[in-house]
Amino acid sequence: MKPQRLLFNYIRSNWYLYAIAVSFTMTGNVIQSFYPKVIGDFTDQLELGDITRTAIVDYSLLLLAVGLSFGLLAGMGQYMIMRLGRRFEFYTRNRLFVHFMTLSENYYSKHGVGKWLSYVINDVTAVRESISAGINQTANATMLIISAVFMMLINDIPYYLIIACVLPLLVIPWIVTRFGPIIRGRSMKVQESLGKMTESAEEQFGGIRVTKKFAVEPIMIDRFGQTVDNIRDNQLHLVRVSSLFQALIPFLGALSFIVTILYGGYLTIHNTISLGNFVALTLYIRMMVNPLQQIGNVINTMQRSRASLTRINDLLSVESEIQDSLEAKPADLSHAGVAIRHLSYTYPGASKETLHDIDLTVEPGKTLGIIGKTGSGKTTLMKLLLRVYDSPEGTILFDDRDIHELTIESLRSQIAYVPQDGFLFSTTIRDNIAFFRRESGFEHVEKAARQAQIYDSIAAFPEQFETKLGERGITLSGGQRQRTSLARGIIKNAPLLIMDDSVSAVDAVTETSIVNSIRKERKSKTTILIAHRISAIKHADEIVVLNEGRIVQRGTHKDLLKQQGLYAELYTIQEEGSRHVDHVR
Ligand SMILES: Nc1ncnc2c1ncn2[C@@H]1O[C@H](COP(=O)(O)OP(=O)(O)OP(=O)(O)O)[C@@H](O)[C@H]1O
Repeated sequence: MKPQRLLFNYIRSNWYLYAIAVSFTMTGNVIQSFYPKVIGDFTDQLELGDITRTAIVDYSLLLLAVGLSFGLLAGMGQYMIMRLGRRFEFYTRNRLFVHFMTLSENYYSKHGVGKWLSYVINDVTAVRESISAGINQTANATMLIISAVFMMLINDIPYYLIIACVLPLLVIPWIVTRFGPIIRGRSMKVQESLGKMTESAEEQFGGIRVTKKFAVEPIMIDRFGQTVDNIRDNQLHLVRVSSLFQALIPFLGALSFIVTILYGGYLTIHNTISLGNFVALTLYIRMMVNPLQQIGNVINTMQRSRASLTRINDLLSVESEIQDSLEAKPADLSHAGVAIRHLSYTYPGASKETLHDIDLTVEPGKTLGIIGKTGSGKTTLMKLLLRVYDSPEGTILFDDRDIHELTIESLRSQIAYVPQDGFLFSTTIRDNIAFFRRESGFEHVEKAARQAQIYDSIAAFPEQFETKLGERGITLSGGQRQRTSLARGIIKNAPLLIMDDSVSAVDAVTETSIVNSIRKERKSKTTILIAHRISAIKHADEIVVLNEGRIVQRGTHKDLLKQQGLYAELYTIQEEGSRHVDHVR
């Protein structure tokens, strides 16, 4: 795992923009620190009684100039920093999304998706807020404090008076270090519970149809409610401690102010400092309370976002287990056969072997049929062919080249895999079919739809191929969904087509015409057909029967019928089933 330093790298590559922004903010604050001095001088002149109308206008103009310059410079600084923060957010979300694409299926099946959504949404925003507010307010506050102290010193306010007045404020760093870790721990819990809620919401919406059919809404509401309660509890814990923290800082500001009035007032009465200096001192102390509170806020949000940043960096450090080897070369599978040699496979973390000593060959241009009971390892074998999971070296060969010697992109782009429950995107039917090659001509889309026997259904929709699916779109039946997904695989016209139980939801007549049309179209191309129904695979050049991860029978349909075994048993059951159906009809 390569540690990531996302924020550090971002700030480093934009350091000059940050430097310009910070210098704007700081200059603005230096100018702002003249404001108490102007009022102080005005008070002294007022006390001496030599104030004139012109002097009043001059002082007013001076204050206007201070206000305008501060507003302009600090505003520019803030704008630049906010803009940089938004760019960070945009850049990080994009980077996270690109990274999600590289992670393996195994990673998603272990960790779910909701958590990542939460990272993309909540964590990135938390970090953006903290860098924007953090840099802006820190620059504001530090410069204002330094300028204020400097101005007090050069204006003959005694250093001991300044120390006495500022002393209560110096407790702030101590408070911050006491509260920081507590706030960080609690905010991490809040983010985690937000992640769990997103995960739960995603799952519940995904399964809303099942929930409704089983009428278990109250159970689901309760289950979701628990995640929301968890957020509330964690947030209350956080709010309690951060409110106390927020309240302590203004309290210390008020203490400072009391000392200023008492001690400063005493020194003014005894003429140690002028009335103007006393007024300036109170204004400077007042001026310092806000920045100190801002520093507190910044540290608070920084603590909170540190947890988020750590999580994002950790996520970006995760590398996919499935990667191209350094020697990998693009594959050309157009005339390649597939050879599987003594392949045994156990899923990562699983205790039991899923496939055991699989040995088979698919000659180029031939069709292999695979049949077997549910859970016998058929899909697993296909996932290994696609390198969704990694097989042991030397067990899967394409044209005598080990699968690990081929680049993943070239391998997957030359295999069309059609699963049983192909996911359809919320876009048009045309886009779903032309998924692999968006620029495919309409005639190819139509042809694929015809081959998948879905053309007529699509043509019956008012908007035909432009019909939108999913949200705010039309809902397809299970069989229509399956055939649309099949058309998506067919249009790829790949050297190897894998149909993993992909006609299970269509009737036997349609299934036969789909299989026949695919046989005709793919005469010279390799096809692997996986099915539970013998009718779907009986024409294959070779059929293997899988049982509990082992090949228990192999041969042509005719050969297998002659043997006593699972195949003949399945055939009898399925034949009897169809005869029974015919009889009932
Ligand atoms: N990601 C995984 N991690 C661990 N075990 C898995 C994983 N995926 C599948 N399995 C297990 O591997 C075995 C074979 O599953 P597989 O999906 O390959 O069977 P199948 O023959 O395709 O079944 P079906 O006909 O029901 O689709 C099952 O026992 C399943 O629980």
